[in-house]
Amino acid sequence: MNISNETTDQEKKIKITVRDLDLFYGDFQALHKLNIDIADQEVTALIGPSGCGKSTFIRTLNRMNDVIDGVHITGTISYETRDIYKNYDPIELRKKIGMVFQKPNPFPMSVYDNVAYGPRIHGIKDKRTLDEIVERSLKQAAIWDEIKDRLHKPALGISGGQQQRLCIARVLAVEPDVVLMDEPTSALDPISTSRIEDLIDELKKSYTIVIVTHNMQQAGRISDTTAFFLNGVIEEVGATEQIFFSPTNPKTEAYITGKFG
Ligand SMILES: Nc1ncnc2c1ncn2[C@@H]1O[C@H](COP(=O)(O)OP(=O)(O)OP(=O)(O)O)[C@@H](O)[C@H]1O
Repeated sequence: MNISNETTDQEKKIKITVRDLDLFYGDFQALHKLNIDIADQEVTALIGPSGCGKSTFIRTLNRMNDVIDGVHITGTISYETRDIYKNYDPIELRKKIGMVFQKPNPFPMSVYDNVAYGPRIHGIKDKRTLDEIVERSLKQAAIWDEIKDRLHKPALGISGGQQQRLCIARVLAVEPDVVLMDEPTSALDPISTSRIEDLIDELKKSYTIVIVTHNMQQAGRISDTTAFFLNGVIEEVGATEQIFFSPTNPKTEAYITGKFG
């Protein structure tokens, strides 16, 4: 659990502001009037039982739901004061707000080409620049030492835990500001999980991180702020320590103490 003595809530720099967010899949309303401030250089964990809207919500933060037919959103999400649904090109937004998924999903190409993919799309062609980006990103994702002699081997040939760190490197290669992670360790063994948790702790020095996790111990270990979701509603959001040890909402307490979920 990360307890910062250095800043109070009032002093936190807010990176993303969500106000009265509703999301509908066709006629079905999956998110109800969500309000949350996501602080810079913190880890915000989204917890709650299956089907409560965590993945739907995290996908709204970089407009990943745009590609799903019939999705309709009202309310606002502002990233550094710009409304991301009115005032942002989705491609530009996803460069700033990257996403790591539950299952590692490297492209069927070499380790090097996976990391260079995004920078190349954004127009970087110079080999030396790409080499530098690949090395820096793999170092930041704490996988360089393991993989530096296999850069030109297929990414699908490395272990699942390495693939997930490679996917994190692929996101970091385009120099995002915010990293969204949707259950990034749920397909991994405990050692790989622990490496990713250490990595998240390191990354939050430079990035804002939002993570969906089913694992409450994980939320407790790595996050600064926790939001508890239930039936598409944020029932409670606050400092992780407060949510886990002195929740104000009886529903949060029931969930945290394992009475349902
Ligand atoms: N593409 C979709 N079309 C219609 N309904 C959807 C779609 N995706 C999710 N839902 C519904 O929206 C609600 C929230 O789902 P979501 O996947 O966001 O929950 P979750 O908290 O992430 O669940 P889990 O922890 O099981 O991944 C559920 O009722 C789900 O069935």
